[in-house]
Amino acid sequence: GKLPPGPLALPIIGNIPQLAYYIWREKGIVPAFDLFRKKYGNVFTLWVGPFPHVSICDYNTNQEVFVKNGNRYKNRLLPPIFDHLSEGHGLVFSNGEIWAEMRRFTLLTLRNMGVGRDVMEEKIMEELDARCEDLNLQAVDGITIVNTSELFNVTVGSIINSMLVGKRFDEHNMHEFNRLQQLVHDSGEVFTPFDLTTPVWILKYFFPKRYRLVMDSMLAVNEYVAREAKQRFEDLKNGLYELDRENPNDFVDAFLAKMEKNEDNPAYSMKSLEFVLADLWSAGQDTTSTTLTSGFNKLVNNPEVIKKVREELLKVTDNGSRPLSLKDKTRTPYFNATLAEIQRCASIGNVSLWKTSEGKTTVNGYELGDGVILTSQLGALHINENVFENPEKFHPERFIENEKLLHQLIPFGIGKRSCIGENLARSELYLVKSLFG
Ligand code: HEM
Repeated sequence: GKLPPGPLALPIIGNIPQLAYYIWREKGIVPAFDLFRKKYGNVFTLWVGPFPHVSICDYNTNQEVFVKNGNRYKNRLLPPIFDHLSEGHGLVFSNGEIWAEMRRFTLLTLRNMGVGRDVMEEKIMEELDARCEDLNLQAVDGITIVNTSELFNVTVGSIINSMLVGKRFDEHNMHEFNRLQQLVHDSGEVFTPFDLTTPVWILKYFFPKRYRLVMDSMLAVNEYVAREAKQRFEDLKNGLYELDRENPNDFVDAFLAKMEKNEDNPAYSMKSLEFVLADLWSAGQDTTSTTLTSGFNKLVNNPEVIKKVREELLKVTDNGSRPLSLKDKTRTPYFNATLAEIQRCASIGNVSLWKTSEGKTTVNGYELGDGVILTSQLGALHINENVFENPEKFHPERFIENEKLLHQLIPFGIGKRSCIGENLARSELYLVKSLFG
C-alpha cells in the first residue's frame, strides 16, 4: 500500500535519529509528535526501525478508523516475548477469541460489581475514610506531612486490590503492596526496545541470559499478583473455601465461578486468570495514580481553580455536611471540567497501544496493506491548538465555554481496544480528587 507522508526514513533505523533529535529539541515526545503533525498533517508515517507506523492525530480520523471500522483494527501488535510468555492469554497484549472473551467477561464483571454506580462508590469511599483515618493517626500537633504520590499510589492500589481479591492495603499488609510495586518497577527497568522487538528464538539461542532475565522479571510480577487467586483455587478444590456463585465477593471469585462452568474453554483457566489479573493491576494502577498526582500538582499551581472547585463542591454537599457522591456529577460542571483539563494535560498515554490492520484498508484516502501498524497520537491530539486554544494553559473553563470539546478528549483511547477501566478510573478521579484535591 501507499503510506501517508512522514519524515524521510533511513534503511533499518528508520526515523529513530529524527525522533531522538526532535524529542531533545522540543523537550518531550508529545511536542515532537505535534511537530510532525504540523509538518505532515493529521495522519503521518513514522518508521520505528524497519517498521512503518501510521499515526493518527485528529479526533475525526480516529473515530472513523477505530470506531466506525473498528473490526479491522482491533488487533494489537504483540511484542514477540510477551506473546511467547502469555501464549495468547491476558487483556492488554492478546488478540483473537481469548482476548474478546476476556474483555466481555471483565466488562460484565466490573459492571456486576457496581463500577460507576453506588456499590463501587461505597468501596472507594470506605478506602478514602480508612486512608484519612491513617493520616489523622499519623498527625503530630494536628499536622500530617504526606508524600502525595505515595498516598495516591497506595489509595489506588488498595481500590484495585479490593476489587480483584477483596483486600485493601493497611499497616498489616503494606509490605505486600511495596513488594508488588517493586516487582513492577524492576520489570519496567529490565525491558529495552531490543527485547520487545527481537524474535524469541534469537533471544533464546543467542542471548540466553537476557532471555532468562526478561522472562523471570515478567513471571515474578504475574506470580505475585496471582498468588492469592492460586491459593483460593487450591482451597476451593480441597473444600477449604466456599464460593458464593450468585454474588461473588470479588473478581477472582467471579472468574472461579465462571471457570467451573467452562472447563474446556482455554480463556477460563488459571493461566488466563493470572494474566488478566496482572494486566488489570498494571494497566489500572500507575495510570490512575499518576493522573491524580499530576492533577494535584496542577491544582497547587492554580489556586484560583481550587477556590472555584471548593465553592462548587461545598454548595452541592450542603456546606460539606455530606460526602460528594457520583450522583452529584450533573451538578458539578466546573469540577467535571477541571478533571477533564487534568486528563488533557496529564496525557498519561501519549500514544495508544499499537494496533495492526486486518486486510487491505483505507485511512484518510491512503490505501494500506494488511498488517500495517497504526496508533492514535493521544498526546498530540490533546495539545492541538486548533482544537484546544492555548493548549499549554491549564484552563478548565475551556470545557464550559465549549461543551463539544469534551468529545475531542480521549485519554482512555477509542474503539474496540479502548480502556476497560474507564468507568472505574473516572469514579476514582471524581471521588479521590474531591477529597485530596
Ligand atoms: C486515568 C486512568 C487510566 C487511563 C488514562 C487509561 C488509559 C488507557 C489507554 C490509553 C489504553 C489503550 C487504549 C488503546 O490502545 O486504544 C488503556 C487500555 C487498557 N486499560 Fe486503561 N487507563 C486508565 C485506568 C485503567 C484502569 C483503572 C484499569 C483497570 C481496572 C485499566 C485497564 C485497562 C486495560 C485492561 C486495557 C487494555 C484493553 C484492551 O486491550 O482490550 N485502565 N487504558
